[in-house]
Amino acid sequence: MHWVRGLAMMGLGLCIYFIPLITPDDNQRSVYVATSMTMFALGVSIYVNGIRMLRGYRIYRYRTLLVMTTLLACNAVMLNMHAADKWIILSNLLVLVWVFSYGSRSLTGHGRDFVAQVFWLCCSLFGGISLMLGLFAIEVGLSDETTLVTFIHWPVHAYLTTAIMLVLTIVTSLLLLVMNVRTQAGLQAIATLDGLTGVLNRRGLQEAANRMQAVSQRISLPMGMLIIDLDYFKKVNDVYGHLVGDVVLKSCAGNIRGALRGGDVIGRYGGEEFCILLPNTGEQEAMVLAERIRRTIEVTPVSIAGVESMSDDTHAIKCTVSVGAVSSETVGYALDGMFAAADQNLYKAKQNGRNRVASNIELLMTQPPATGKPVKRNASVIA
Ligand SMILES: Nc1nc2c(ncn2[C@@H]2O[C@H](COP(=O)(O)OP(=O)(O)OP(=O)(O)O)[C@@H](O)[C@H]2O)c(=O)[nH]1
Repeated sequence: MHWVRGLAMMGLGLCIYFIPLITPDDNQRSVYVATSMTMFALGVSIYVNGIRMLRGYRIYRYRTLLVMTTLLACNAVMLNMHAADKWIILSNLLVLVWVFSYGSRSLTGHGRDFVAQVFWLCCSLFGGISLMLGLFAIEVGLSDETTLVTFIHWPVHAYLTTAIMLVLTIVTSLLLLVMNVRTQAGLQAIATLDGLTGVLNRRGLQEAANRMQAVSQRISLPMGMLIIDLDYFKKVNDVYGHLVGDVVLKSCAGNIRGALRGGDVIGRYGGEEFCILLPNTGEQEAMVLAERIRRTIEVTPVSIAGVESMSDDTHAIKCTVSVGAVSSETVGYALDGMFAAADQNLYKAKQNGRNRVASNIELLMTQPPATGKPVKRNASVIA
């Protein structure tokens, strides 16, 4: 935890800064001030590097080394030469301006997300401090006084620095909290969402099904389930390629999602199969919803105009789906039984010609082909 070490180092520097206030020995003041500022600069460098580490940026090792060498060499020479206190303060302030300004520049976040905004806050803070220090350095440089006796604002400086450290601590903690929450959410999403379509993956679906089943059974409400399978999807892949196949899958997932009600859950059950969980839904209602989805997919050709590798005269692909519907009313609440029954009904819909819905209570024939024969090929090109 570099940022904590950095803050601790700044705190130590601050304590040393306070010593001349309580010591009667005026001669040692310049030594305390030089030491305090050196430690403060080191603290800021470590803090900045700590934040950079958290953000996954490269660490500034050599810059930190350069800052420290400059400060130490500068202070050693001046203290040895018994230079006027004013010049010791001036040189230290200038190095602090440098440290704070490079800190502000290096903390700049990429992008416009919340974490980046917090980084911008840090940057503004550091920028403000370096401006304040710069003005103070000019004041010290222009003053006629040569000793630290006139350095009467010490308590004010000390309180100001304490306030700065507090703000830095709060900002960093906030940042860590946000990053932690985001990491957790990101990991959860990776574990339960399907990368291609954005709907739940098999694991997420199983978890959602377990929850819905438990609640439905406890309050004795029916639970419905649909398994939707794209018809002749292999042909889409064979004719247009997997890239187009992926676009079709994504688009169909979006269309199905659009046809659902609030509270319904969609997940990818297999390659080109989706499963829908329907709370408080009996089999008749599940059939109505399944028919709505079937119709939506049928009348919404998937646009592939922008897909690379497609010729300009191919604009869209028509798709159809077969749906197996089931509800706890007919097969009970056991999830394995529901999945198996929905699968069986899907098989029934496929056997009966595809592009249709089947359930345990009836087989809903939708738009049988004019010839009466099963649909052979559903992936057609609209030029
Ligand atoms: N592009 C793409 N294809 C996939 C993906 N997952 C599975 N598939 C393909 O989906 C096809 C499924 O083919 P089949 O199981 O024969 O089913 P079908 O051609 O749709 O035929 P029916 O279901 O009987 O109507 C296979 O060619 C798989 O390679 C995927 O993520 N992307």
